Amino acid sequence: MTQSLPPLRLGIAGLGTVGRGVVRIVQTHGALIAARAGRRVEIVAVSARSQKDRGIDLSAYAFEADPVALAQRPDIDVFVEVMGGHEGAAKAATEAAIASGKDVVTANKALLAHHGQALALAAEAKGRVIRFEAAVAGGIPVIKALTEGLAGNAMKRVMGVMNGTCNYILTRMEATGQGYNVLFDECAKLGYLEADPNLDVGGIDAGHKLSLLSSIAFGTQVAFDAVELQGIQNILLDDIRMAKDLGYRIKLLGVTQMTGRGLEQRMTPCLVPADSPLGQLQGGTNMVVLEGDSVGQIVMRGPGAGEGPTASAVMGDVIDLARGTRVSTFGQPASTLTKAIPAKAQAPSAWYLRMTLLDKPGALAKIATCLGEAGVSIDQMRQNGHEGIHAPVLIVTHKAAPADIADAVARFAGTGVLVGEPVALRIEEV
Ligand SMILES: NC(=O)c1ccc[n+]([C@@H]2O[C@H](COP(=O)([O-])OP(=O)(O)OC[C@H]3O[C@@H](n4cnc5c(N)ncnc54)[C@H](O)[C@@H]3O)[C@@H](O)[C@H]2O)c1
Ligand SMILES: N[C@@H](CCO)C(=O)O
Ligand code: NA
Repeated sequence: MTQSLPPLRLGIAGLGTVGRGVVRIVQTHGALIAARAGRRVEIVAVSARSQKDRGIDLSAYAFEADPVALAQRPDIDVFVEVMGGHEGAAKAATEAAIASGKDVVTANKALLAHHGQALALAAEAKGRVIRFEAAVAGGIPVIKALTEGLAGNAMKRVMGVMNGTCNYILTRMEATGQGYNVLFDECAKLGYLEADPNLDVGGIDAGHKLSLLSSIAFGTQVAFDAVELQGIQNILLDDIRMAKDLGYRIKLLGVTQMTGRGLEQRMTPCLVPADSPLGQLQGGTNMVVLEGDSVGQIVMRGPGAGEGPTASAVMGDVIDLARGTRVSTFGQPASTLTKAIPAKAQAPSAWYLRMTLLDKPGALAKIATCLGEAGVSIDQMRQNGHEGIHAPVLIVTHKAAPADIADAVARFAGTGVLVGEPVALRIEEV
C-alpha cells in the first residue's frame, strides 16, 4: 500500500481578483484536487493590505499583515504571490520565500520580466522553482505547452495577442465606429485598465509577457529591456477602416524569433490578415501562436484575465507542485540560459504607411521620391479624397527593412508637404 503524502500547504499573498479566485477553487474543489494530485492542498495563511470582508470565508487561515512574514512561515510549502508590482512587497516576499526554501507560484509578469533571471537562479540554488502560468495569457496553459508538451521542438517563432484591454479597444473601434479615446474611457469605466493604464495601451504589460515566452522558447535570459515596444494610442479609426479595406485587422501583436541577426522581440500594432486566427480574435480574448520545427504551428486561444481563468492557471501550477512535477522556472536550469543578443536589425516585412499631406500638386510625388531614395518599393498608394487642404494618404510597401522605412519617414519630414506624424505599421505574415 502506498503511503499517502502530507497535504501541500499554501500561503497566499494578495486577496484581490486572483487571490480570491484561488481561495474559491481550493475551497470548492478540495476532493477533485486531492484525487488528481494524490494529496490534499490546504491554505494555511493569507496576506493582504486589509482584513476587510471579501465575500469569502477566510476564518480558517492565519492572517499576516506582512507578506514577507507570510513567505517565511515554516508551516507553508508554497508561496503564492498574487499581489502585483515589480518592486516592493512582491519582490521582497518572493525573495524571502525562496530564501526560506519555498516553491513560488506567481501571476506577476512584471516581477519576472524585471527580475526573472535573478529569482530563478536563487530558487535553483535552493532546489526550488518558480511557476508562473497565470502571468502569461492568463488561463491559456501556454507556459506548460512550451516547457513540457513542446520540449522536443526547436522553437522557430512565438506570437501572441496577450493584452485583452488592447484587443478589446481595437475590435470595438471596428465594431462601433468609435475612436480610441471613447473606448479608452469605456475600458476605464468597465475596470479593464491596469492602475497605470500605460502598462496596457503602451504595450508594456504584453511586452512583459512576451519576454517570458522568449526566455523559454529560445533558452535565453529574460531580456525585457530589449523588447521593441509600441502602444496603440496612435491608431485612428481611419487606420482600422483602411486596414479592413485591404483585408487586414490591426492587433497589438507580440513576435519573438531567433534569427541569424540575434533575438528579435517586438510588441507593436501590426496588420494581420483579417481571415487568420489572429485576425479573427475578438474582444478581450488572448491568442498565442507557437511554431516549432517538428510540430508546425499551434494556436491557443482563451481568456487572458479575470478571476476564474487566472486562478485556474495558478492552481494548475500548485497541483503540479503537489504531484512533484518540478520543471525549471524557464524550462531549463537558469544557470544554462544564455544571454540574449538582441537583433541589431529586425526582419523585413511589408509596411502600412498612413500620413496626412497638404493637398497640392506634387505632394504625393515628393513622398514617392523619399521612398525611392530610401530603397523602399511601393506596392499600393491611395489618397482617400481630402479634408479641406489636407489629404489622408495610405501607402503599402513591398518587403522593406525597418531601417529603410525609418529612413523614408525621416525624409518625409523634409518635403514640406507632410502634416503631423506619419504612422508606420508592419504587415505581419502569420
Ligand atoms: N486580474 C487579472 O485578471 C490578472 C491576470 C493575470 C495576471 N494578473 C496578475 O496577478 C497579480 C494580482 O492581480 P489582481 O488583479 O488580483 O490585483 P488586485 O489589485 O485585485 O489585488 C492585489 C491584492 O494584493 C494585496 N496587496 C498589494 N500589496 C500588498 C502588500 N504590500 N502587502 C500585502 N498585500 C498586498 C492587496 O491588498 C490585494 O488584496 C498581479 O501581478 C497581476 O498582474 C492579474
Ligand atoms: N491588463 C491585462 C490583464 C491580464 O494580464 C490585460 O488587459 O490583458
Ligand atoms: Na497562461
